[in-house]
Amino acid sequence: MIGGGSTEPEPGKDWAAFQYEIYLKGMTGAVPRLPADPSRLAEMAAARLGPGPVGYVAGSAGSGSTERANRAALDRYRIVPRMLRDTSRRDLSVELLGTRLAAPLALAPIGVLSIMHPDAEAAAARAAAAQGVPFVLSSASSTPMEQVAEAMGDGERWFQLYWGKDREVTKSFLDRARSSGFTALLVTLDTPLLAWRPRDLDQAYLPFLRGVGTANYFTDPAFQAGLAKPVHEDLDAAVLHFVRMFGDPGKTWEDLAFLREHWDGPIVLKGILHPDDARRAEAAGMDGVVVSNHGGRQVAGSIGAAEALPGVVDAVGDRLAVLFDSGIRTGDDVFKALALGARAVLLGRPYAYGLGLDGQAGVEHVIRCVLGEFELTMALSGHTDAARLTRDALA
Ligand SMILES: Cc1cc2nc3c(=O)[nH]c(=O)nc-3n(C[C@H](O)[C@H](O)[C@H](O)COP(=O)(O)O)c2cc1C
Ligand SMILES: O=C(O)C(=O)c1ccccc1
Repeated sequence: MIGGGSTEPEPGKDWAAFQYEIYLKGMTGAVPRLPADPSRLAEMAAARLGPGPVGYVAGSAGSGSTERANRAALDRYRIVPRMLRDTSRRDLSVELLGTRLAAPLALAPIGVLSIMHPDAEAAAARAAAAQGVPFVLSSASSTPMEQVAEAMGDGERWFQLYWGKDREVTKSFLDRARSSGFTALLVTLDTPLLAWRPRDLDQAYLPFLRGVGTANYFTDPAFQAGLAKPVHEDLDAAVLHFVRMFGDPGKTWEDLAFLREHWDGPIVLKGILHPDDARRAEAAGMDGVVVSNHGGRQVAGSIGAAEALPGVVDAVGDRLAVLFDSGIRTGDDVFKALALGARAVLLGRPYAYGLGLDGQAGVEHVIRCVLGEFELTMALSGHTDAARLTRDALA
């Protein structure tokens, strides 16, 4: 492959070869269906998809200050490229939560994906499996977890838990997730309540009030047990029950013992921004944390996620898996997060746009763009091993 490294088998996949695939296809007149630039991808999604769905995905909390802080925090760090270090062989794989990942990336849990594309989570999950990256399925998916698992074959899958008020529903979700082959549990702590989101308020647009994103709940025996009538006989009552039990602002650190007791695989707390909270996660027997502010969708005026990353890594990074999301758009963003000590990153909105514009193929395109650029960023700045990036690589 031209510029893609040696002709001997590479350790892992040759992500960087994607650029030449695009150029070579172009020689036969084929123009890529989707842009490689994440801003253009977002613009194209905004132009093609309806205002409600686009506002929901693109929007964030308050005036958008946290979303801007996420970008500013990543932009503030700069890569200092080093030369003549033999980068002909690159290894993007990382060890994480007891498995080896082909690349330091997973698809973030995004609920209600059917507002983007009718094939929704199944298409996104298939894309992840095809590219060899884990898919994190949201509790609030539009497709029941069993169906998504089936669509993925043996692709690596993690389950994101919205930890609601009903213990029986939580236990049932954990049982179902385990039997469907989900190996790790990500527990999202930053969304016990839905935040103030002006863009959705101004359109009065909230997908789950229309019964979108409730599939795991509506198919759940423990959830159904709390209803007077079957879901299909009284949809409004089912939605109301969902809204009432979905979040629980009353939870405290002590409650984690319940999850530890009912899930024997790795548990990762998503939404950690303070080093002391990371230490508490460790004390509670957790296996990892995701440094994240939910893509700026929860607390407006919050610290940019990348500002919080070094402190959390210093606190627990040698004992817990530290993952990162919020603002990752490009390969150099992935590089910076890893150099700051994250073991891997979660990709959010960009894959939702890829899905909305071109289904499974669109998601695969987005994954390949980010990882292609990441591999080139590593090589061009003098690094060969994704697992060994350190802060020295940054100014
Ligand atoms: C439309 C949308 C829905 C989301 N739904 C969930 C969810 O169900 N569970 C969850 O833990 N995080 C959810 N998130 C947050 C993402 O997992 C992730 O933290 C965030 O998108 C990362 O920021 P980024 O989009 O700027 O990359 C959602 C984000 C978006 C944009
Ligand atoms: O919109 C979100 O950010 C989110 O996390 C969510 C919450 C409930 C249902 C679907 C998505």
